[in-house]
Amino acid sequence: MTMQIEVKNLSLKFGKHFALKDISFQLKENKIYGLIGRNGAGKTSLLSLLASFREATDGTLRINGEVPFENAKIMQQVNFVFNKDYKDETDKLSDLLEDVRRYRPNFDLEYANYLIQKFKLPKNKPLKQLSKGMQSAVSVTLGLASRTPITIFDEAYNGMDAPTREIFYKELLEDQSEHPRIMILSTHLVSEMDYLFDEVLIIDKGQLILHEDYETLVTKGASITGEAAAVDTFAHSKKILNTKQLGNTKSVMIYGELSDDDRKLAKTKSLEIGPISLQDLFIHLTEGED
Ligand SMILES: Nc1ncnc2c1ncn2[C@@H]1O[C@H](COP(=O)(O)OP(=O)(O)OP(=O)(O)O)[C@@H](O)[C@H]1O
Repeated sequence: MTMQIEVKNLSLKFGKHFALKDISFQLKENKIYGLIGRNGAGKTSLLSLLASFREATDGTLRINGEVPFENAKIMQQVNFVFNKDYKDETDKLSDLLEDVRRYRPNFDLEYANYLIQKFKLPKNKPLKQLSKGMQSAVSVTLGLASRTPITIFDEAYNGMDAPTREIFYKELLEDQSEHPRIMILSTHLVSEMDYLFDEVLIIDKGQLILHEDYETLVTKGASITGEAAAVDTFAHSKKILNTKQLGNTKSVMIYGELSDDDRKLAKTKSLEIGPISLQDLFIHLTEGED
């Protein structure tokens, strides 16, 4: 089943402060969506609206055409996975598996057990005795094995060490190819996770500043390096994200389509055009003064 998320002019206020302002986008395909933004940008606020943990102050949110808030049918199709703290939880993972099995209709116990083995998780220890990284692995195991049509991971992998995160990324990609769904991953680990994303949404100070296919996005960014005056001439009508200069050599990061004429001009002026990463784009698109 492919779910559809439609967000129109969505705002969320805490008192007088806009955590989200006038956000609009649509997610209509079973893809992996990366949601990135700086601290306090509004990622968790947005995801908690999608998961019906909160109600928007303004605007509309529809999932398969329906308002999800307090809508049991829709809420069952959405799984919000976060870095849950099990510090008071005396139940064991084996108990939790039974609970989740009851309320997640697509839950695959065999697959959950496979992940438990991969993450080397103890099933018969009280959850509160598990390390932070192991607790994160419990959350993502349940998130993946629930196979919910809309699965949201809000920094759920934060406590995991690098090798454990690698296992998660690999299993996520494999499971997504076999059981495609809408996956939304919010993260600060941009350079580590960018290869997972089909589409990227960047929010900055509560506003959606970019929603783009990942491949398109990284091909729109480029670094231009060469003799300073030639670089200036080339870049003067472009959106410049960052500038570096050493002696008479200058390098600028730009964002926007490069035409054939641009490429010809770069060649005649001996300018080097290089790629830039999503992390670079993210840093420079969101670095304006606060
Ligand atoms: N319960 C709350 N009450 C008041 N303000 C809140 C509340 N939750 C979030 N905010 C504010 O809303 C804004 C967005 O917060 P949010 O948690 O959505 O950001 P985030 O992008 O998830 O940040 P981080 O990357 O640091 O987790 C921030 O200014 C934050 O202080």
